[in-house]
Amino acid sequence: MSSTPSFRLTGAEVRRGGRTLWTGLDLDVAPGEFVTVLGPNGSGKTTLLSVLLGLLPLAAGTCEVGGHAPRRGNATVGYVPQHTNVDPLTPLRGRDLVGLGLDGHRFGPALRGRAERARKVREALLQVDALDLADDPVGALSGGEQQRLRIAQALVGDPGLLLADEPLHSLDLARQRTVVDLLERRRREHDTAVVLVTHELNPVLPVTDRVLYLVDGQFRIGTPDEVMTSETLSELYRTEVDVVRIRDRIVVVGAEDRLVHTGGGP
Ligand SMILES: Nc1ncnc2c1ncn2[C@@H]1O[C@H](COP(=O)(O)OP(=O)(O)OP(=O)(O)O)[C@@H](O)[C@H]1O
Repeated sequence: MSSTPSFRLTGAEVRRGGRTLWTGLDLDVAPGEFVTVLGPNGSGKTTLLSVLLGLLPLAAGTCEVGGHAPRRGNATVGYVPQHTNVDPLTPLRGRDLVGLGLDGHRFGPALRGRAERARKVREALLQVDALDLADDPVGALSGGEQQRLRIAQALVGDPGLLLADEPLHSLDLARQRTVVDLLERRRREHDTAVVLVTHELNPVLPVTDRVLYLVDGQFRIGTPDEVMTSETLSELYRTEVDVVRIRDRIVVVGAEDRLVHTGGGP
C-alpha cells in the first residue's frame, strides 16, 4: 500500500453562507480505505466532497488529494453526484453518459481511438451490470437505472479516489447490494479509496472501515464500533440517543427528527 494518503485534511474548516459547518477536521485516508460519512441534513457532508473536488476552498487548514492541492477535473478522482433525475428530453444514451466521465477529465482526446474509448465505457457499464442500458435514452430510464450509469461514469476514468454522494439512493435492495459489492471490489482490487455519503449506514456497514459523523459543527471519526455508540452519538447530538444493534444492523433511536439513517437497509 502506498505511503501517500489518498487525501489528507489538517485542521480543516469550512464556512458556507456565513456559517462554520465544521472546523478542526484532521483526516488521513489511505488508499483502499472505505470511509462512510453520516450526519443530519445540512451538516456538511456534500460540502466535504466539494472540498476534495477542488470546488470549495477551506476557510482554514489544509487539504491534499494524492499529495497535491485539490483541483477541479482531477482525473484521479471519480465523483458520483447526489441523485437528480435527467430531463426526459435529454438526447443522451447510456453509453454517452458514461463516456462523459472520460471527456470531463479530458481523457477523450488522449485515448488512442474510438475502439479504446468504447472498450472503457463497456467495461464500466459491465461493472454496474448496465450493459443493457447502453443504447437507451437516459431520460427514459428509472432513477435506479440512471444511478447505476452515474456510478459507471465515475469509474470509467479508473479513479484512485471515489467520492459518492448517496449512491444507493433510489436503488432497490438487490441493486444496493450490487453497488456496495462493486465499491468493495473496486477498493480491494484497485486500492481505490472510497468516501461515501449516506443516510443509510446499514447497507455499507460490512465494508466501512471508518465513519465520519458530522452534527452541527461537531464530528467523530473512528471505526463503526467506536462511533456508533449511544455515548458518542448522545454527545454529538447533545441529547439522549440510543444505538441498538439488532443482528448485524445498527438502529439509532432518540433523535428521529434529525436522524434519517434509522431503519432501512438490507
Ligand atoms: N452554494 C452554497 N452557498 C451557501 N450555502 C450553501 C451552499 N451549498 C450548501 N450550503 C449550505 O451548507 C450547509 C451544508 O450543506 P451540505 O449540502 O454540505 O449538507 P449535507 O450534510 O450534505 O446535507 P444533506 O444530507 O441534506 O444532503 C447547508 O446549510 C447548506 O444550506
